[in-house]
Amino acid sequence: MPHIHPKMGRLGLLRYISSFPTRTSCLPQPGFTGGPLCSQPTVRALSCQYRRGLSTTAPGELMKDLSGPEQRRLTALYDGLIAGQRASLAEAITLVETQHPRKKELAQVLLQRVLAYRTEQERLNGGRPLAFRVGLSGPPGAGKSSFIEVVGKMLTGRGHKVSVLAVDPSSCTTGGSLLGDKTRMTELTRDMNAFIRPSPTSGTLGGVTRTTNEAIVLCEGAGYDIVLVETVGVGQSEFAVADMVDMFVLLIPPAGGDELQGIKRGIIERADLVVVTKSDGDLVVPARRMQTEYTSALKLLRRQSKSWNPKVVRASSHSGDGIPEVWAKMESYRDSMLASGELQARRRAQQKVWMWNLIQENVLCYFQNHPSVREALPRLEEKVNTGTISPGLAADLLLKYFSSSS
Ligand SMILES: Nc1nc2c(ncn2[C@@H]2O[C@H](COP(=O)(O)OP(=O)(O)OP(=O)(O)O)[C@@H](O)[C@H]2O)c(=O)[nH]1
Repeated sequence: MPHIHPKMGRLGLLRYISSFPTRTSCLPQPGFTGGPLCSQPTVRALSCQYRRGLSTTAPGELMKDLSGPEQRRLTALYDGLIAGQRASLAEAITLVETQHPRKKELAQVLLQRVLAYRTEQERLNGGRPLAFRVGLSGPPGAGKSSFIEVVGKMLTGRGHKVSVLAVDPSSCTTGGSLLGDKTRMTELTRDMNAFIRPSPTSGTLGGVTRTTNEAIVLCEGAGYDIVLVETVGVGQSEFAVADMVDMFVLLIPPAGGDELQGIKRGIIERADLVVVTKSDGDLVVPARRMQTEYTSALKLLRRQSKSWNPKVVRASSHSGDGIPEVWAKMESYRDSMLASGELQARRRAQQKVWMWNLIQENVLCYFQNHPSVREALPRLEEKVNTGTISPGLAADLLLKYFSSSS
């Protein structure tokens, strides 16, 4: 799906909106007032803050719009989160995942405070990010959870705090789960220096990626210096995850054939590191072959970074072979990218993508819920269905109704 270009004019934006398919999650909900993410007071406070040129370290402005109990609740949540309490972090993530309009606003105020805190911490850290965000993807059964469990345990053993967030595309459409149930990573779940959060079980992929982006901020605020974002190699979720992390790692099992099984070419291009999993016992030979194949495949791809060449490594979560070496490669990636400034630049670019994705989602909802659009939509959809008018004309008409009465 194309992205909105920041320089696109209003008409261009409206035309662009019309290219979207209708999403059921955006259909008018009872009591919907057309409001976007934040209520007017919150938006006002945020835009006031912006106009006055205040830095985000002054989120007190936003708190003033809240009732006394809301302020107390948010303060307790913020204090608990900053103190690294897992229960507060879990509650804060639940808050950002909510569909409840008022709670959504509270979540934005909390996020603003946590962002301000994190920005200050980063300033004290010489402008270097406090946490390392790693995305991990691979086909079902590639060995992702076994790998995360082993790497996670190794890292907590070295004094790191590790959080694991999941983006599960299947949970968006079916409520089911490709990433398996909560029994995955049993040891890491019990580790006090680890925090594991399964994917929300409802919402669109856009919604899930938004909340995952926000959950990353919350995890970092709670002192987790390594954030692992896991997804399964299905649909667009891998690309979404690649857009929210510092490093993107592809896990592939040693396949029997010569084909690069079930792996999208586009996603190989995004990989900073490919790990051939299960490299033990009888699987060592096919794992070596996969390593050679992928190394050749990567050589043909355009380089994404000036300071890093994607690598292919082998590891076994069962025997532990190669696990410390994989982590060493990840650290060396982070160090090179930090030293060249590319990591920071990537984060800045991601912030923009995130913002435009949010705008995309909210503008589309706003459009679809606009009274004139709602009134005309069934009739025009029917005419498009029967071929009476072209989709282009229907879109133009809807945009005209929208713009003439908004
Ligand atoms: N031989 C071997 N088997 C492994 C290794 N890692 C995982 N497996 C096996 O591969 C299967 C899938 O492992 P998981 O870690 O659940 O894989 P996953 O990618 O998280 O799977 P999904 O949750 O389905 O996405 C299990 O039967 C594991 O025991 C390994 O290092 N060596």
